Amino acid sequence: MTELDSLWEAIQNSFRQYTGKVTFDNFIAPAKPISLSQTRLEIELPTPMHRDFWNKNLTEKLKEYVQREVGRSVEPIYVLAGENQSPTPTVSATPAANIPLNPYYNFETFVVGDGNKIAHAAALNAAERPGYMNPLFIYGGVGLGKTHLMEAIGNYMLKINKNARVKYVTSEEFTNDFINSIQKRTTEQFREEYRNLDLLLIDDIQFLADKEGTQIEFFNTFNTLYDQQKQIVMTSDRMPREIPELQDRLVSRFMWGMPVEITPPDLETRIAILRSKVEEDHIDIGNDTLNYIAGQIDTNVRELEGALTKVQAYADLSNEIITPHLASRALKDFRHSTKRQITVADIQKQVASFYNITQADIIGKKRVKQIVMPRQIAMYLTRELTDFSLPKIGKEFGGKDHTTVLHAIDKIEASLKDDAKLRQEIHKLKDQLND
Ligand SMILES: Nc1ncnc2c1ncn2[C@@H]1O[C@H](COP(=O)(O)OP(=O)(O)OP(=O)(O)O)[C@@H](O)[C@H]1O
Repeated sequence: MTELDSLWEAIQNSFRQYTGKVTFDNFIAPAKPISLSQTRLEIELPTPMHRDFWNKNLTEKLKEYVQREVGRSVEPIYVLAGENQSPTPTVSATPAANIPLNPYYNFETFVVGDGNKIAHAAALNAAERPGYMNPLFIYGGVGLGKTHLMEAIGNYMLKINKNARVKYVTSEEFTNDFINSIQKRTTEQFREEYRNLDLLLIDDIQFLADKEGTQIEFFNTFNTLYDQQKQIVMTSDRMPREIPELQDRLVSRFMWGMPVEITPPDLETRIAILRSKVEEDHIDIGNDTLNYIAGQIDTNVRELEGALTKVQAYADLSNEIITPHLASRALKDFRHSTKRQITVADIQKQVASFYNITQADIIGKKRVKQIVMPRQIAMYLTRELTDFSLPKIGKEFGGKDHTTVLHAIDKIEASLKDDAKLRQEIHKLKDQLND
């Protein structure tokens, strides 16, 4: 039995216990494992609906099971039956580079609307004229299409030239690759691999935040590629200067090109995204139902797609026709269970705008009263609304010590007892964040 076979058997056993029989028989049993690399597990699914269902409902558990079985974090890639024969373009010759791009993440499947049109235009420009606007830095909230656009650039480039050296990694994978190369004394190979690319795509660059050694290595990689006019694309959940503990020279380099923001889609764009999905997957759902779903989920495209899948699965399992009424039943629990997780960046931004200061002020070191109080409120809310430890909160607030965080929380808690205005403000902030 290969490593992949035994891993798959263990995963299936775990899912058997986790899900009901109907879900297992309909969604899990038909899945087939294709390959396992250091960072990705490729799985073949029979229909787009299965892919959606896995994407939205099973991915987190799957990652958890894989981590438990093989002791490392692996990203699942879902391919449809028949697609895996003409795989996703793989890139440079060295093994660690063989991380496939998701073939679905291309410009054709990306719906352009008000919140993403500048990012889309910039991405298309980077694909058509690599190196011209360098680097491209795409930032914005969770599930808004940053990875989709970034990989679309890679897929576009590989379509024009299948020999293009394209590499996609998350900043965590970059860090791991770098650490492994130090351990195995293969830094030369690591450098050769990363510095001889036509396109480097780095996802979630904010996770370089406190990794000093990796930042130095990335700085050198960046410079080499930049000097050769090779395109670099990064995504992040926030602007470069708002990433705590990112060296100034990196912040300034990340600003050289054009940082572009993606904001949540408006109603029309959400409807268009749903329409394009159902057309692609040949699903029969009326516009009234799509309008209803788009009206319910308004901040995150991943959740929007998840809602659509949930409605389809609900109709399938109950053997009913899809109507707005059925959608409302199917989404009843879903709205609560998938409520967007609040991030530290959300809290910092919300508090900053509430008190008319900037997010940089919140994570900075200025000790003026107008800033200190909001900073303490933001720390307090982070403790309340996330499960971050005190040291982790400190890190997210510009590398402060955990005792500073504790002091801030104590201070706000004490003030709340007899300051009605503060109580009201915090109540309002919580409402806005939970909205
Ligand atoms: N404008 C769009 N048109 C079509 N699909 C979209 C659009 N925006 C997002 N999506 C889809 O939404 C899902 C989430 O997108 P993606 O993973 O790119 O988000 P992200 O911003 O990188 O999120 P995260 O911050 O969690 O990494 C994907 O399935 C993607 O295809």
